[in-house]
Amino acid sequence: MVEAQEVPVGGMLQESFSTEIDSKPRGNETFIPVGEKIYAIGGPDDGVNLSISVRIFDNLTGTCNGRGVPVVLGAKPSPCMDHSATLLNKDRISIVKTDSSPDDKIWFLEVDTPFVREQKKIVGTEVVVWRKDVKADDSKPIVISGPSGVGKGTLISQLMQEFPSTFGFSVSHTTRAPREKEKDGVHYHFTEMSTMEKDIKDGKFLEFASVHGNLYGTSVAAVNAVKDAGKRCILDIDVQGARLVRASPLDAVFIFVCPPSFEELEKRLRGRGTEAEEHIQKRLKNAKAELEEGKSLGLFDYMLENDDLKTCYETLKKILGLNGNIDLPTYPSRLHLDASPIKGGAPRKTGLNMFAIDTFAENLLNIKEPHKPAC
Ligand SMILES: Nc1ncnc2c1ncn2[C@@H]1O[C@H](COP(=O)(O)OP(=O)(O)OP(=O)(O)O)[C@@H](O)[C@H]1O
Ligand SMILES: Nc1nc2c(ncn2[C@@H]2O[C@H](COP(=O)(O)O)[C@@H](O)[C@H]2O)c(=O)[nH]1
Repeated sequence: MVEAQEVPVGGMLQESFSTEIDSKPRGNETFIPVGEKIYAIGGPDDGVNLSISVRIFDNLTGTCNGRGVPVVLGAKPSPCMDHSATLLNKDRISIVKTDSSPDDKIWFLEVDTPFVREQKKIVGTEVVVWRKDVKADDSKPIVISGPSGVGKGTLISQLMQEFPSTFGFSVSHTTRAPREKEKDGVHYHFTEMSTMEKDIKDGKFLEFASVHGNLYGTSVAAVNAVKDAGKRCILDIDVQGARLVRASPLDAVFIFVCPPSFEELEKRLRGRGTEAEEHIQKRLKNAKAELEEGKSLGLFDYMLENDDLKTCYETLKKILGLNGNIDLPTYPSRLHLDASPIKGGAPRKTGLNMFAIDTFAENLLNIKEPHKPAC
């Protein structure tokens, strides 16, 4: 059900605010009540354009903390002369920019989604997230995360082999030493810490994180290279990186791969034979935290258990809408407006879609009375 609660500027709510500075509508500001708060969307009129800023008031007192300006995540819409705003599903506001081109017309401001709630806890203040109209899932970049040794690389290799024209791998940078068969520029851009730190300072990275004692990161250039090749980008990154991408303007599909059991994870990591014992121990320790984080609500769109590889790969293809597909380039993306939010559905998946649910994943997500958790 869609709840439309648009309140025109200059309406009743405006009068109920006690603080004069805060309560005055600025330019074409639209006031949307959401629970105990009012979101004021729109900005000061500079005489030509209006920005789309956000302020938050207390619905009862009409007051706000500080200037009422929340932490804003995601890419912000460009200014427009006029807009309308409607509350959807009690957790996001749709903004229609009346004087904008079709591909810049519809935006969503997440105000109380699980992801927003989680971010609020992290930053300790009000948070909102901008999302542009939803692209078809079948053209979005794919972020794959999961503990070391779970099989992310194996699944990605299979995908790239079967669909070489469809997918392109985002080649990360890392300060770790290359493994025997790894090639610079193919598996990773192997780099020095000082060089990578400088590039991070220069804003060349979409995300980066310290993982198992080394620095790893996705450069903007790596993602653009895949996009420019007309392919759908796959990022194999850890959970910290996934969290950063989730808060970035890159609108991706987030998949978390989990093992059938902790013992099996350990077996795979050892079986791969690429790490010394000390590093295996470190990766296993980190795996426990990553598996916990993986179930963090709102971060991942899909939870995929990699028990039997063939089954898992088929499920991955299903998630990516590939079953029965032929290998074709998918980018530049076929942008389309997903009408689901207007019909009352979520504009992006903030819930968790479960595939290949097995005992381990069930334990992980606590959706059933637990079998003894594997980790
Ligand atoms: N379903 C599976 N069953 C058994 N073995 C598997 C399965 N999937 C992957 N493996 C094996 O497990 C090992 C680890 O896989 P892989 O290197 O793909 O993990 P990864 O998640 O990419 O690890 P990392 O994050 O460290 O790069 C490999 O030897 C691989 O062949
Ligand atoms: N945050 C990022 N994590 C990354 C990136 N590239 C890889 N990774 C993750 O690191 C671990 C270890 O990888 P390994 O190749 O040393 O086994 C694994 O979980 C990867 O997903 C990155 O660019 N950013």
